[in-house]
Amino acid sequence: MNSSPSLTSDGATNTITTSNKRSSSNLPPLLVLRPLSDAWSAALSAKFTVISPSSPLSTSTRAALVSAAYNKVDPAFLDQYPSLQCIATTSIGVDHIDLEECWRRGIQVATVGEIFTKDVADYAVGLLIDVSRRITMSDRYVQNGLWMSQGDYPLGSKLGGKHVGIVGLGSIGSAIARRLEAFGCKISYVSRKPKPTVKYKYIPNIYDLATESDILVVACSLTKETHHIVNKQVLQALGKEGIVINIGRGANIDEPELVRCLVQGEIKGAGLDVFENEPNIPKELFEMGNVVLTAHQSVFTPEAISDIIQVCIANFEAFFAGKPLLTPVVAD
Ligand SMILES: O=C(O)[C@H](O)CO
Repeated sequence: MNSSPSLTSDGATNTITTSNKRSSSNLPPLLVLRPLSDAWSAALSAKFTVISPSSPLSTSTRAALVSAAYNKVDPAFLDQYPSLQCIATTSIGVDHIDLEECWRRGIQVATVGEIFTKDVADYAVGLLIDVSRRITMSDRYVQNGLWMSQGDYPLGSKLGGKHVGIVGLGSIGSAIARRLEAFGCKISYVSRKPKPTVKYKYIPNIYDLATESDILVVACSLTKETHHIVNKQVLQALGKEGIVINIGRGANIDEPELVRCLVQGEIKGAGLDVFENEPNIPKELFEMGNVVLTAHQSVFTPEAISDIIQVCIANFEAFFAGKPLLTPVVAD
């Protein structure tokens, strides 16, 4: 390598290596789209022949791919690698992968499974407490020396007793619900179907959910159906005292509408870890005292990165051994 690495959020690096060494071993071929951190590199190259996009991928041997949420896997991409038969993404979201096209080509796809669930749920609750109790804003106030000159900072709102509407009660949404229940919140949810095993109130329509909620937490995946699921009407139904938290995907919310509602006081606040056009963020959000913004990092901790490596390797080993993937994406 010839330059110093900068870590990406999932622990790979942005460093461009100049020594794309091709192993001469018979280890199975694994296409990796970007240079790897030492931890990734050591773990993968012990078991696979790691191939960078600049090296040719044999068309006669079946190969696998490590992908990340920002690698678009569409027909044009797949056309370049006809021997690809397995993709493991370092994310739980799969909106970057054209699944129908993968299945049409017989390509298996795996995610990281549930390894992020608890961390994301913790983070969503953290954002919610931060926005409703105004912790970050109060911190800025104190750090800017305003307490002495301008007096006490305006009060935030209590979390206990609030109605929280969860958009998407999958494993992450359920983990958020359990945590918020412990804070004394009343939980309702919207999802494609009611979950027979949960005690939370199912509301089939997101407008009704927003109308009944003080806080909406977006925890669904991004699909055609959930694109802009939180739109102008939903935000208006949530109302002037409402707070939105998003740890799903930016495009689950109509972002220009969200910004407009925040600017015009049509909702009270927002805690956002994801945005429609990352890392570009509407500049109006920077000037607001009622938002907390973070850099799509709810899933990533050093502990989780080590788990990602392990689950990716386990999936590839299963694939090359002809066994079922451990954390496959299955068709609905
Ligand atoms: O989908 C995920 O796992 C996270 O959002 C990181 O991309």
